[in-house]
Amino acid sequence: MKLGVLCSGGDSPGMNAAIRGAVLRAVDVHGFEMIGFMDGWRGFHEGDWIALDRPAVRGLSPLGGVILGTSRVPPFAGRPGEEIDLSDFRARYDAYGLDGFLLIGGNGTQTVASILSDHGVPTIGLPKTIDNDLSATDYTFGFDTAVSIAAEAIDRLRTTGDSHRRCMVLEVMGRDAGWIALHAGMAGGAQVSLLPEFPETLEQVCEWVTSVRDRGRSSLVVVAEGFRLDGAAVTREGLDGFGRPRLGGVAEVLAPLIEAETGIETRATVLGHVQRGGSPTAFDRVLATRTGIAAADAALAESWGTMAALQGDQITMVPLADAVGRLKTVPADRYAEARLNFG
Ligand SMILES: Nc1ncnc2c1ncn2[C@@H]1O[C@H](COP(=O)(O)OP(=O)(O)OP(=O)(O)O)[C@@H](O)[C@H]1O
Ligand SMILES: O=P(O)(O)OC[C@H]1O[C@](O)(CO)[C@@H](O)[C@@H]1O
Ligand SMILES: [Mg+2]
Repeated sequence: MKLGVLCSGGDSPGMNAAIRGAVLRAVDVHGFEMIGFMDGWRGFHEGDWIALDRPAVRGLSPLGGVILGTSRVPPFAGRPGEEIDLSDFRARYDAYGLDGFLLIGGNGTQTVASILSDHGVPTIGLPKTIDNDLSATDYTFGFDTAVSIAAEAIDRLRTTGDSHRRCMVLEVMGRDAGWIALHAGMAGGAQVSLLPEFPETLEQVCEWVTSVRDRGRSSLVVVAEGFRLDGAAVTREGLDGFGRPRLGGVAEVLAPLIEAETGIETRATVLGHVQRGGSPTAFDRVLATRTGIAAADAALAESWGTMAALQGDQITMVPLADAVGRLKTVPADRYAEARLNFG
């Protein structure tokens, strides 16, 4: 069997470990051939690929980023929901002599995996995203690393904020789901965590910040980039590779408003892509490796149209259809649990 692997969407710490896990199992144990396409679908379209064997994946587990590169280049023409013509795609697929795809990516990539699978292209999904917003899986690799980095940032902002009796606002990633803000905020003891799913008013945020000051402390406010202050998300100029508005900058909007409203000196920090960089945590390395192994085993079993999901402590192959179409956002009870201690 010959498998093609590629990464699509933003990178996520653990992608290298997932490729290594898949190669060690598929090539070394099952005797498959594997090739990796460079920069996502660009490599597939342009014939840019490398052979993946044991030497090619040596020492990859602790390595951040991804050796194959990743991109938001579309797999085929046509916007979501439109009728698609896969004839060119199929011709390429056949020319490579592939028997199946392993697609490493988030919600968008798994949607593509599902579409391909529905059109008879044998495909298996490996879920990744630091946002942890994919349905049908408990955690995606990259999330734990991002939370650890964000929690460390909170710890560091806390000491300088306390020294100056300032309110510190930290912006973390999270386009539609606030998992990073929720977990990092809880780990770092933030006084307020603001998530895309649960709009709050400026008045409420300032009430929390003031009550913290009134008991002699300085506030640490974590805000997800997709948080909707008084109903609207803050966007930057331009669009991302998928034509969506680029998010980011809500902390820089929020901080002066808090300062003006409360009279407390306030500073903003946007953590940005630091959250996606560097070596994955041990948890993410293990999750990614097991995801790769499970995907290779699923290819052997020809369980196409499935995704390697973490459910409890087991990696389970679930139908791709269960994973896509609906984001896994933070449920109201998880937010309520944290919100009771805000301020
Ligand atoms: N419904 C769709 N139809 C066709 N192509 C799609 C669809 N959804 C996503 N894609 C393609 O897949 C790429 C990857 O999707 P996306 O940019 O959402 O990343 P992702 O896999 O969700 O990872 P991230 O966590 O970074 O968002 C898109 O840039 C686009 O080219
Ligand atoms: O790398 P880019 O294109 O700036 O993407 C940033 C986006 O990717 C993610 O990290 C993962 O989806 C989001 O949290 C964020 O909005
Ligand atoms: Mg996406």
